[in-house]
Amino acid sequence: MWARDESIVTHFNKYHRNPMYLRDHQFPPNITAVGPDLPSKELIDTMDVLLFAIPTQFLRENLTSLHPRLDRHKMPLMIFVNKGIEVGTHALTLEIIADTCGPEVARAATFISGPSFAKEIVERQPTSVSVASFNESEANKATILFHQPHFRCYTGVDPIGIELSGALKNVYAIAAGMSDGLGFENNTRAMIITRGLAEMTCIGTAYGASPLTFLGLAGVGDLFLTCSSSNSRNYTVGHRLGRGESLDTIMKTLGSVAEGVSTTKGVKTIIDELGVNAPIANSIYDVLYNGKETRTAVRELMELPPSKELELPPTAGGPARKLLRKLGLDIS
Ligand SMILES: NC(=O)c1ccc[n+]([C@@H]2O[C@H](COP(=O)([O-])OP(=O)(O)OC[C@H]3O[C@@H](n4cnc5c(N)ncnc54)[C@H](O)[C@@H]3O)[C@@H](O)[C@H]2O)c1
Ligand SMILES: O=P(O)(O)OC[C@H](O)CO
Repeated sequence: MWARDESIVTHFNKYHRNPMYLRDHQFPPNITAVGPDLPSKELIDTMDVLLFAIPTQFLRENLTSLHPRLDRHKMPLMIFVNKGIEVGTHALTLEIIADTCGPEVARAATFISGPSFAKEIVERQPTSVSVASFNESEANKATILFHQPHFRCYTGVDPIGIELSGALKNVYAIAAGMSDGLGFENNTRAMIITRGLAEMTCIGTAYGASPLTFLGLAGVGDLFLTCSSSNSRNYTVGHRLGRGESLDTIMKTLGSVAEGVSTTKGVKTIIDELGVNAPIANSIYDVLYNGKETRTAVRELMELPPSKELELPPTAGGPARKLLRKLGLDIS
């Protein structure tokens, strides 16, 4: 385990506990911490698998530093568990990997996503996730590595859809938390989850992902989890906004990453570029970045004219095609 703080490295190697996160968990003695510098090329050469749990906004800088230390002829299996969209570029992780490490590495990159609070995983509570890569054999390797009696891995075939699912659900978790924070109850939360799923599916379809992916663990599974639990950081941000706290105060005191806050910016750009109707995501953007009052956002959403329940946009898939081209996978 790489840690950027030397005191965590020392503490972890002595006690096999992380003093910052999951403090009560005793890690197995065969896990060693290294840091604060990035692991050396020599150390990386000995690794079969690299698992990246770096928040999306910091991934590019870390992969840029790491790339020269990777041996092209002996690439480890690279697994990514972050759930977000990069601010400024609105890039998915696949694109960040392609930009920093090259298309070959991105094609083999494997993504794990799904309803999986870290605390419950380390307690070995029954959990399931999706595992997806453009390179099926890499996804199968990751599945074999992680699949255990308390942790089921289902192999997905749509890494773009899996990535979008993980990023988008965080925006709707903010909406659900906000609704609960405002004092609304079960009907409203169910509405947000269901209409959120409809929006996610429309955005994903217009992007070029498979609509079916959003019905999987990474989609509705994680959406349901994070929209209905105060253990979710994204839900908590929304809840505190609904209770009247400012975003600034919340971000200064949260003590942990809520990917949805930054990801909402990328989602807004994607929605606007694709012309997708996603009123909940637009409202969350306005609450976070345009100073819209939470109650006003709810009233405006409820006063929208009636519309068809589900109307998928055409699957033009421009962004996905552009990404596939970048990865050297566009065979059309
Ligand atoms: N916690 C969960 O239950 C969970 C589950 C699945 C996926 N994820 C995803 O994993 C990613 C990380 O989330 P988390 O729960 O570990 O967040 P966290 O807030 O608990 O921890 C953030 C981690 O990122 C590190 N970090 C901060 N700035 C960094 C930088 N510039 N370079 C490298 N590392 C940096 C911090 O040291 C810390 O270890 C997110 O994308 C999240 O959505 C989290
Ligand atoms: O705490 P959150 O909102 O980042 O959610 C964590 C994971 O994404 C749950 O699957």
